[in-house]
Amino acid sequence: MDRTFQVDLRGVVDLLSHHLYGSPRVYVRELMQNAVDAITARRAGEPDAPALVRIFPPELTGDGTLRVHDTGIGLTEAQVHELLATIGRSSKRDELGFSRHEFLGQFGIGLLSCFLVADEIRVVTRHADEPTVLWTGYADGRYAVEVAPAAQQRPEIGTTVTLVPRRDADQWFATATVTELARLYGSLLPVTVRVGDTVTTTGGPPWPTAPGTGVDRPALARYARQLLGVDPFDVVPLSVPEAGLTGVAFILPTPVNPAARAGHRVYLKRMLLTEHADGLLPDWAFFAHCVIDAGELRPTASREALYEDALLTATREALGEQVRGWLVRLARHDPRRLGEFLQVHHLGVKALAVHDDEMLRLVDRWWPMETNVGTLTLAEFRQRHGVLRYAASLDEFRQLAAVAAAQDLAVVNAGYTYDTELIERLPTVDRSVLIERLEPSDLTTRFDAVDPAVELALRPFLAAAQRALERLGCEVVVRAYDPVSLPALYLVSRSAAFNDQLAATRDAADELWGGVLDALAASAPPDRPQLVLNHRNPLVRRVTTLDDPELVGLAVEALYGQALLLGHHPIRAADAALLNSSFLGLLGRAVPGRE
Ligand SMILES: Nc1ncnc2c1ncn2[C@@H]1O[C@H](COP(=O)(O)OP(=O)(O)OP(=O)(O)O)[C@@H](O)[C@H]1O
Repeated sequence: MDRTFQVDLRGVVDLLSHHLYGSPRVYVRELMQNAVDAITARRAGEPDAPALVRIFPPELTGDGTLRVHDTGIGLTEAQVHELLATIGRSSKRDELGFSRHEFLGQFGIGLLSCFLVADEIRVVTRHADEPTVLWTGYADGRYAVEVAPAAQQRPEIGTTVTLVPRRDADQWFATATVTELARLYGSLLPVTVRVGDTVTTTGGPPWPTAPGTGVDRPALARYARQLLGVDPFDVVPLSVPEAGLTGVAFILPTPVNPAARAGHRVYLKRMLLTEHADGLLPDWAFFAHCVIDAGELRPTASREALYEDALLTATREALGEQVRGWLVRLARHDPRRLGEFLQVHHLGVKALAVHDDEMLRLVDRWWPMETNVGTLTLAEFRQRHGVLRYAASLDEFRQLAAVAAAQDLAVVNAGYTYDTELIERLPTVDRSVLIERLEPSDLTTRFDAVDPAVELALRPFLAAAQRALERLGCEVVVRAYDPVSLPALYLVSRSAAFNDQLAATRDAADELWGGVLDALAASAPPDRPQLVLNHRNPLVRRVTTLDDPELVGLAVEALYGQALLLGHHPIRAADAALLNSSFLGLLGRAVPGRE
């Protein structure tokens, strides 16, 4: 024998309140939704029927209950038995069980949400010329149906739902709360909703909802200010007909963290679904905040998020294209504005460009980079200088920018966050891009050697200078280069920097590791940092002609110290001691007199 499932309503209500709905406040939404659906159903056959929902919280009814009146289609006695008494039964599905897209409801559980805040629900309903039917449901699962006696017949078609609040749920029934919730969920509904005398609907979305309608930018800017508290950088109208979607993307005027998405405001058939929808736009569009209304996207059963299906995926792509289109138009028609946009969002755009080719192209073409030949985009730099030569750290750039420029060597400062990664990724999206990391020691190959006769004459000086710096592991060379004002450059190739680090680690390591590191050091090329003295600099020339070996030593040490400081190189203990002794030595020489 077939049997029918028994349902324990208390268990179901507990399930709804603790696991489905985020808050009991959704009861206001579900009541408005049923009222609007009933009006929609009535107006399908009776287009001029009144369309009004009136809500009276306990402070206005005066009898402790909340009442919602609608001018909708109402229910017959048979429908009351079938629809109100069966969990999961809905009049809003077609014969095949699919939700009918003119209605907001679809699951047949919405009314149950009222039990989150009420012990008892009463429905008084009249369909067409049928008698008025009274239905009363209790949170423990009992219900009663009766045809109203003659004295209680409803004069008008429609339904009144009455909630008897649970004792601990009073806060959800305060007039101010109900008004606020009616506004929050239902302000865009196509049917007028009133809480007492206060109209909570605004007559529809402030963005264009029909093709060809103009965008009222000032109105949208006002709307954004209300919503986000700021004037948007720009407003992008959105439309995806397949999803019955219209809306607007506000381009945010201040930087946002792409990883911490605030979410979008989504309405389904003009009823608020959520203020925090995730995944409506592709990740790269983090700088846009959307407000949309969609007729065809599906909610999850809690009606607090979008259901992830093929239509949502296609919608996300279409919306992404529209935001991308805005960026492209901006680049084409208003590069100055695009520049302003990037000034605000460059960190986020760059963070995404590390993975997203489209964003990388945007940065390449539009983001102004610091170079030693002025501010240029990477694309402009390549056009003018061919190879994209870059310094990978701020210190390296500062150290070498002026000297490189004097050698006609253009260099990009890729020392800021993400810049090196982005430059190194460029050849993967465009094979024609050539990149080259500037190796400090490459510069010496560009410096002129001094005249052989001068070189010969410099030998004794060089020997003395080398003696002064030998213990610091530095090699002294003399070259002629610009700028003339620069007396000396301290250049460390990357392998020399590696050797330095190795030596420091070797000193701190124990026997076993020491041996391993020694072997590594032996395999590394004997590459030493160089102090490159500039023979074009008048002071250096004078130093090279000094006869006094002690003064030569002091001068070379001072030039070494100054070059270290200028290039922002790390100062080791030995360097600090040397800086100190050379300074005091020179001072001693400079200040005449006896003790
Ligand atoms: N105010 C109303 N006027 C007319 N019929 C109503 C009213 N409220 C509820 N009903 C009927 O009761 C049924 C069940 O309502 P309920 O809110 O539980 O589910 P639903 O609206 O169909 O779907 P959902 O769970 O998605 O809200 C509805 O399908 C509708 O036929």
